[in-house]
Amino acid sequence: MLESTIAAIRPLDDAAMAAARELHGRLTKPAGSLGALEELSVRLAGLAGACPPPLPERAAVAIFAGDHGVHAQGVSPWPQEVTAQMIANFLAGGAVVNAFARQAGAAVTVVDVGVATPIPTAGTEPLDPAGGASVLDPAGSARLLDPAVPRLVDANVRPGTADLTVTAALTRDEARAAVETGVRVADELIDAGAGILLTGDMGIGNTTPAAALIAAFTGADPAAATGRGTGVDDATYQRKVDVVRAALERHRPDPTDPLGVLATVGGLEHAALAGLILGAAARRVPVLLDGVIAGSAALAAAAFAPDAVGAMVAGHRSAEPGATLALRKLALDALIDLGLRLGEGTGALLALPVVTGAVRVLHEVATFDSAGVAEK
Ligand SMILES: O=C(O)c1ccc[n+]([C@@H]2O[C@H](COP(=O)([O-])O)[C@@H](O)[C@H]2O)c1
Ligand SMILES: Cc1cc2nc[nH]c2cc1C
Repeated sequence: MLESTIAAIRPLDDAAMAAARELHGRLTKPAGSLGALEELSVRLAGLAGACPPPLPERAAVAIFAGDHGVHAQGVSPWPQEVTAQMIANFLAGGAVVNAFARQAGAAVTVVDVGVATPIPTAGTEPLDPAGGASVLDPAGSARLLDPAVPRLVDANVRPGTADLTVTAALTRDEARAAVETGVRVADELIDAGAGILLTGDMGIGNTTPAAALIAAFTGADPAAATGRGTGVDDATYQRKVDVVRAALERHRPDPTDPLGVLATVGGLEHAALAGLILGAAARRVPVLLDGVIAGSAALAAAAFAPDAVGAMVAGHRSAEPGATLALRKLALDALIDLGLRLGEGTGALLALPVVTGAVRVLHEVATFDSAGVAEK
């Protein structure tokens, strides 16, 4: 299934991009005056294979949640239980992601791919194991995209990764299962009508494997790729750098083998996010990236399928230094840069109106000809 998804990912459509550039030249504004929005709209035309591309309506943020064996090394000041407790908060609508999703009109899907402690809630829904049409709600998949009702999908591969300083975080089969879960979530949300997917993550300790993945895929030194996550003190930060360096020395991950990199130094939510990105790219639907965890997953997705980058839009530039390294390697410019470092999909949600605006211009703005405006 992973292989067929990768095989379906194709380059951007040149003719649609040329049409979008030509249309931009006729719209009632000085050429280039919409800055980065112009090239973004051109890329989205290339992704859709149409000019104008569809408006990115019915947005859906997928928050993949997992825990991390490396937490035992003291890389985060927060207890592991916060992962499960924050999921309950997401489902109750009380987290920052919920506030921003309500503002953006986006649906929230929380996917447990590897939480280690019990989630203080009931009513999880199984993901269709066959990967076919959605079985979550045969009566009406529109419910999947209801912004008012966050939902939880139970796709737990294992209760947290192993400690990557001691052994591989995951087996290859576990990494593959998580990636394929991400592909299935993308398919399900797109089948339900989502016009754009947004990445979200929740996992105490997950900035450590994110840094290791970014170092593995970019070749950056662990000290350059590692950040302070939720806000660790100097001693914890130094320990994180040492942990990332030790993991890379132990496993020597091969960046041309993304499944091996995800298995040895990654995490379940990182792997699932890579799958979500691949799934969106295969369906030619844009995927708006959040922070450093999404950046590390995007590097894995690009290693699986270089053309997947065509579907990626960098929502924001996280304060984590690894996020900047990842975006540089992917040659993506972030739409907003506000020093955010929360995760959950919050930065991607704030960037959503920028993406919609970029496309709306191609739909609604008059041409010099039609509006009777003189050209220079
Ligand atoms: O999105 C980001 O760039 C980001 C940066 C720092 C922290 N986070 C979030 O904080 C958690 C991980 O932080 P830590 O310090 O426990 O590794 C996890 O739940 C992430 O969603 C997220
Ligand atoms: C409270 C809290 C909320 C979060 N949201 C994403 N990561 C988080 C980490 C913590 C600690």
